[in-house]
Formats: sequence, C-alpha cells, structure tokens
Amino acid sequence: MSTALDRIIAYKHDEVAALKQAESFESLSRMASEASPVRGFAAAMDRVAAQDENALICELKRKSPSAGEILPGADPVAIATEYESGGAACLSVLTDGPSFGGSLADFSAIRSAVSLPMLRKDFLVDTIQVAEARAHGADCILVILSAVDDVLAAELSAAATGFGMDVLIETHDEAELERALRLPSPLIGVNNRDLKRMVTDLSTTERLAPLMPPDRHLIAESGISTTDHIIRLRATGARRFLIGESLMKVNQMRESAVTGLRKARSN
Ligand SMILES: O=P(O)(O)OC[C@@H](O)[C@@H](O)c1c[nH]c2ccccc12
Repeated sequence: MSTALDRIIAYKHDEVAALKQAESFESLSRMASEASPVRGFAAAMDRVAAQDENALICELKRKSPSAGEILPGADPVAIATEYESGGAACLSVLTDGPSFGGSLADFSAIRSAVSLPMLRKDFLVDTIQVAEARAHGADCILVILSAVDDVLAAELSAAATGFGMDVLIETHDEAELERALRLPSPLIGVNNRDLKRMVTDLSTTERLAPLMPPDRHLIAESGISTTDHIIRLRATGARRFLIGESLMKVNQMRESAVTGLRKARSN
C-alpha cells in the first residue's frame, strides 16, 4: 500500500528533476557561497538548554496531510516575528508546496525579517536540494531516515556540513535511531508522528530517549501543544522541542504562548 510519504517522495523526485533542468549543483553552490552567513542552529539551542529552559524550534506550517488547513491566509513573516519575540531558539519553515503549502519564497522572506537560525523543512532526496537550501539562507537541513537510505543520508549530511550548515536527523523508532547514531550529526529528532500511518504519540520520545547517548541531543518533534506535554517530555531529559501546528493555531498572544512553553518546567 502506498502511504502519504511514498507519494511525497515520488513528487520530490519530479521536483528534483525540474530543478536540475534549471540549475546545476555547481551554480547553486556558487549562490550558496554568496548567501548570508550561516547562523548557528545547534548553538542557539545549546544556549537556551544551558539555562535549563526549553529550546523551541517553532515551525511555520500552513497545512499538512494529517491536519489539513492549519491557518489559511497566514502571514508567515508576522508569525515568525512573534515566535522570535516570544523567545524561540530557532525556526523551522516548511518549504514543500503540494502537501504543506510552503515555499522557498516564504523561507527567504522570513529569513530577511528575523535573526533566528532557520531549518529548511522539506523532504530531501538529492544533494542539489541541500545546495538550494543554503542558497536561500538555510542554517540547517532535515534528513528524514524513513525517507532515505543510509548512503543518501550520509551524502545529504556531508553536503550540508560542507556548506557549514547543521543537520537534524529525524528518527521514529529504534531501528532508525540506530541508523542515526552511525551518522556524525549531534542533532537527533524523534518524530512522535508516524509519517506512514499519520498517528502521533508522545510516548515515542519516552521510548527512545533512554537510548540516546550523552553526546547527542534529542529534539522531541510533533504533537506538542501544552506546557504539560513539555513537562512530560522534559522528564525524559529532552530540552529541545519542535512545535508547529499548535503554535500556528494560537490566534492571540502567540508570543506569550511561546514564552510559556520555553519556561515550562515542573516545580
Ligand atoms: O505540527 P506539530 O505536530 O507540532 O509537528 C511539527 C513538526 O514536528 C512536524 O511538522 C514534522 C516533523 N517531521 C516532519 C517531516 C516532514 C514534514 C513535517 C514534519
């Protein structure tokens, strides 16, 4: 049975083919070398976690296969600015169009309006997309292990590191975590959402956190909407969190919602 993820990966290969018609890795690498300097993505989270606060990667996401329309007509620059003043450590911007309503144009507009480090959130299946990410100013890329094999994961990581970017390796189960530990990046995401079945369960982080070696940083991803969720996940040792839908849907006082999640801890 083909899953939503299979369909996304299929059209990503079409997008890459079209990109290769228009640009080469070399031409995008030249643009990347002229892009604005990399902002340390991992370092920004480290600074927040060092204060024992919660390092939040706040995400800009217009719609998704699991949630449908999240905030039609959203002004991503205005929301990113609210995330920044609320105390987000970093931003994540979906650049996938068909399934998530995002674009690289959104990404560039946000990057010139805020000074936070930014993750290009997309389904990467070719190193040319890594060069494209840096050419648009990305500071970090996502490598989704359920979407790529080990060889491609290593190539994407090496390309990103070559451009000076950080790499977030996304896992969802024990087998993927084992694969992640064979890659050099210290940033390992645990996606609470199963991208194949589209179900979200915070116990995924609770199950995998004890398996994380001390030299790697766990980023708990997806399904986080309350300070209670943060407190529950902090109990696993997690200090880094990726939050999208629930913060997009806050329609008043988004800044204080971000601040509340950043400060959440049990007393
Ligand atoms: O909106 P949520 O449930 O807070 O989740 C954010 C983020 O973790 C989620 O968007 C995500 C995690 N991994 C992905 C991979 C592709 C697309 C999206 C994602």
